[in-house]
Amino acid sequence: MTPTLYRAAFMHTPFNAFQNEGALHVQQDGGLLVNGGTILASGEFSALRAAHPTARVTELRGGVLLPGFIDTHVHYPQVRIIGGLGRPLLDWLEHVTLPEEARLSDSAYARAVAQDFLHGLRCNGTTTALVFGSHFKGAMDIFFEEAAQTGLRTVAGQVVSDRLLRPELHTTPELAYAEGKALIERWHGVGRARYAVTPRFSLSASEGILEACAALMTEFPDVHFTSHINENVAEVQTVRELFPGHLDYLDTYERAGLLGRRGVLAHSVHTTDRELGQMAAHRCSAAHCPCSNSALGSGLFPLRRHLNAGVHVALGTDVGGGTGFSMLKEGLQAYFMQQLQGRDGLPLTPAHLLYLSTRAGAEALDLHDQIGDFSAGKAFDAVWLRPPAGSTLAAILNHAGSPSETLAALFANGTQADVAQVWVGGEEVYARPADPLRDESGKQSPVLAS
Ligand SMILES: Nc1nc2[nH]cnc2c(=O)[nH]1
Ligand SMILES: [Zn+2]
Repeated sequence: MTPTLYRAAFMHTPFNAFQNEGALHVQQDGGLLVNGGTILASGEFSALRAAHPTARVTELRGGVLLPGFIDTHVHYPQVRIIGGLGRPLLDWLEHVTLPEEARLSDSAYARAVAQDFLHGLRCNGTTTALVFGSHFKGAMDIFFEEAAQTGLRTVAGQVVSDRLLRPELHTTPELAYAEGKALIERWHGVGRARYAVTPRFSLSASEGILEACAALMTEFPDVHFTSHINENVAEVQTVRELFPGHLDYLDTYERAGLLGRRGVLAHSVHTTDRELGQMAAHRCSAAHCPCSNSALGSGLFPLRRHLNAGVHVALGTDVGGGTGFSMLKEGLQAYFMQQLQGRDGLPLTPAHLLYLSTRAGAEALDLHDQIGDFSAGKAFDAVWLRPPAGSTLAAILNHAGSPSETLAALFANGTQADVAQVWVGGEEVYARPADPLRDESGKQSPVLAS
């Protein structure tokens, strides 16, 4: 196969930006030589062109090419309820979220929601996501089928709970184990899909169901684990009352044997020092969801405390508690929330924001040998940000004084409208329609049609 040489201004963070001052790598006139979906060489365009004169050149000049975004916490059944503002977590779950999640028992509805959800990811440049699934096994089979159609990388699992939600969302430890096993055997490692064992949160889980989750992880040791932790003070207090013999929230997962290198705990806003020490000891990650934490009034994420304790942190949109799929917006909100914490906050640079929204996610998912940056050997998962002519962002980028300023402007101003093209494993998974009032299939915007 003839390799393709992509010519673009590109930026990536092949190293941890919290540990390495030189983590941001920039090529103003860069080249990425790609064959069979894998980056063979990464560097200056002119040098790569000279070394590979027969490669087919794809011109991506104008705009900036970044590694595909990696969202480490996002809920598939919640795409249609984004924007339910004005309620704290438990109230929002009861009145907004769980009624919608119950609708996914209908297969046709679940398929339509899966399509909306996956479209939301790819048109925002997200190429890999750790997806909180549905409570219904049928809706998960549908999700994995639809994800395979789009070509996105997904790590996803059926959500399990057996108390305090609503009866139609409850399962039993036996059924949770049986359905989880069937889903893992059918989907884990098939194409770009992977499985994550997913108890919703300890508030809605008996010890029996956490044990069923642990049994799956013992039987299938390379699957992932994800759940929520320490998001909201009322939630934390309820978990304390439901698990009186446990030390704290983390202990409910820890004692069940659920924590490890492939564990991702979402939110972690009200986490104690003991919990941070144990999260680091188990090498699990925190998914920071700043838009959701702001929208639900959950609190200010203690980033500095996590990093000082040695806990790895990545970024999640938490759709639909969060406000959308854009990892640019999520990065900006992460920056804001550190700014608001004064001396306790960690001032985030543009390099930090790029790292958090790409490579840090790959590390959280233990996939950093395959994705997360543009080093040779990685898959070509990429997002080409090219603001429309006449947009404010185009004006800013035309006058940016340095790559760091360009990156800051992308996070401060970039939206879905700036995403021109997206690839996963070298395959195009999204191209911006020429007419912004029509989607890729030519269908007109419903606001105009009605
Ligand atoms: N943000 C958020 N927190 C949760 N805790 C338990 N379920 C959820 C959910 O759907 N969203
Ligand atoms: Zn969540």
